[in-house]
Amino acid sequence: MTAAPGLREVFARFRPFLRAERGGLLVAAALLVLAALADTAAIWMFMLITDEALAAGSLDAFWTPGLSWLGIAAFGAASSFGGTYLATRAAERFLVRLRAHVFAHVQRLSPDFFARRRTGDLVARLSGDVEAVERLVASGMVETGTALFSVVLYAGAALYLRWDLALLSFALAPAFWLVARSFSAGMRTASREERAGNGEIATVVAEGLSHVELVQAGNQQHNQDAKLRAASTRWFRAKLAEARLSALYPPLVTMVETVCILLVIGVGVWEISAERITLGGLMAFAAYIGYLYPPLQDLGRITMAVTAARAGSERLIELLDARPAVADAPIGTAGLPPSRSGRAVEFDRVAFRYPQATEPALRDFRLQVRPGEFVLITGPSGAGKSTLARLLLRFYDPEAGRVLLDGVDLTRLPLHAVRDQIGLVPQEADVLHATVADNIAFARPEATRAEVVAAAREADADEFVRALPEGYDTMLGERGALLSGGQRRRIAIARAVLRRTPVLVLDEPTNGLDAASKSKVVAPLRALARTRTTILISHDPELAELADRVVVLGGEPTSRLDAVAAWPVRHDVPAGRVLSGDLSAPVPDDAPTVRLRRPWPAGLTDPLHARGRP
Ligand SMILES: Nc1ncnc2c1ncn2[C@@H]1O[C@H](COP(=O)(O)OP(=O)(O)OP(=O)(O)O)[C@@H](O)[C@H]1O
Repeated sequence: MTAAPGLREVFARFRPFLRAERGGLLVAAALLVLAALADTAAIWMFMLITDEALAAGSLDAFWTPGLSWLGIAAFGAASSFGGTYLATRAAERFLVRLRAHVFAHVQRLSPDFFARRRTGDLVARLSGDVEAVERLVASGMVETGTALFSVVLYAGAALYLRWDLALLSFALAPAFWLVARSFSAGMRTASREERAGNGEIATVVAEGLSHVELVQAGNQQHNQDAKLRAASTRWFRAKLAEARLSALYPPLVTMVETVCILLVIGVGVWEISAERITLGGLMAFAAYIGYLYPPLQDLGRITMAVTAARAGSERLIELLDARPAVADAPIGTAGLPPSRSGRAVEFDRVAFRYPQATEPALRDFRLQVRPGEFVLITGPSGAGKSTLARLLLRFYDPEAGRVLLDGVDLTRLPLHAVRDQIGLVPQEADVLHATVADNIAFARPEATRAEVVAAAREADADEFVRALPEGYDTMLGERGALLSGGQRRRIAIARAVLRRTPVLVLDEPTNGLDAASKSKVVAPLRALARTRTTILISHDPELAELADRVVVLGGEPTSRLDAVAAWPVRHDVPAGRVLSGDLSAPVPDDAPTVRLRRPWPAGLTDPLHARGRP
């Protein structure tokens, strides 16, 4: 593990989130200072009452300092309340702002980042670690400032009363510092462990809950229990280490404190006998020294809290340092003019390798899809079909080459404009814990009920949705437990339809469905494809009849050629033209060519003809 960031780095990193709270924090600090001043004045009144009223037995001498004390106490209480409230408000607002920022940042990272992370750990970072940073940067700062001021104030008052006695008691002050210092290294290790253990627990729980069927079907409950026990044991040990240090610290400090007070009283008794100090003076002096210890203790405790918080900020900074795989175009960059009939999609000599992958997923890939065309992309598993969809949505940028929409390089368009153009039905049809209507309207929450129903009709989902207990208002569980696989896909298609994007990308929409469910998913695609460019990724040869063109994406040349040769013959493709996605490779003489349902679009190079084939 890398060294925890220095305090300076942590503050520099998170100070911007505090900027808006500066006013509130300053007022809070001023009020807390006033509260400390009121305490100092109250002790002074106590001294006056002791010496002038108590020692002299004079009731007359009691009223003025007595009433002043009451006024000062009320003022101090109000200041303390206001200061604490404002400081807490500022700290919590900082927390809300920071969490929103981290979440927004994480949401912009590429899917690859999440493929390598554990959701539970990310959740822990967004909750516990954000709070740890708040304790360090916001409340920690106010507490430190107030504690420091109180120390100076009470020490000043003690010095003013009797400088020699005060210096004697201060001689023991470094002992507090030594105690705090000796604890902080142990605290740092324990806190790191505790934060990591916390992330591990969240991970095990999140994974267990989201894969409950897998766990139960494989009888793996005991293994999951064991994982949680192991994570909990790690966390428990770290927490105990933290608790030991936290519990040992106050008694040690109390011991140092007791030695100090006894020293003061011992010397004080001698001073009184020599009439160099009054009883009231000695009691006030002892009170100042007594008041000095809590803020000193606070400072020690804050040192430990700061150490603990650094472990959290380390994990948060790591998260914030992760960069999105794609950079958005500058603000103000124009999008594309509206389109009614779909957009042209082009992959121009695209090469792409996933971060940290050794082999490229695509090499010199070329494909032109004209507006309104329906292209089926097929090919062996791992050939890079889904990668095409990810590049088109700009989850990643190609290493070489360009992806274009209506001839415009995606990198020259604002990211949101690119994604506004493309409706994606992913392989795993996500269903959210929400009503059917909200699930369909996820990407267009402002859609009216009529629009939602119309989209569901187009996706052939309306009938089964109406049959659900509460129709469109039926709550779906997070994983859509109420729905069959085919129904989930149709909800996902309705979601894409509702967006009315000029390009629709469907990734394996019929995967794992039986013939009846499949026909239900396929039926709406025919109509949908009429008004937009449709890219259908599938292993399913039956879908070929829907398409204007079939593109076979190959891995190695042999498998590509095998696929090109075998696929249409074996599956008796009724229409469309089979060609290789990798157009730079030579096209074999015996590559099957089938009749196009529509003539080859004017203005587009027919790659087979371009290579001199009939
Ligand atoms: N996040 C990733 N990191 C590294 N490599 C990846 C990642 N995602 C995919 N790959 C690799 O990239 C290649 C292409 O993957 P892709 O998902 O595009 O294949 P596919 O043709 O859609 O396969 P399938 O038909 O099985 O869905 C594969 O070799 C895969 O292992």
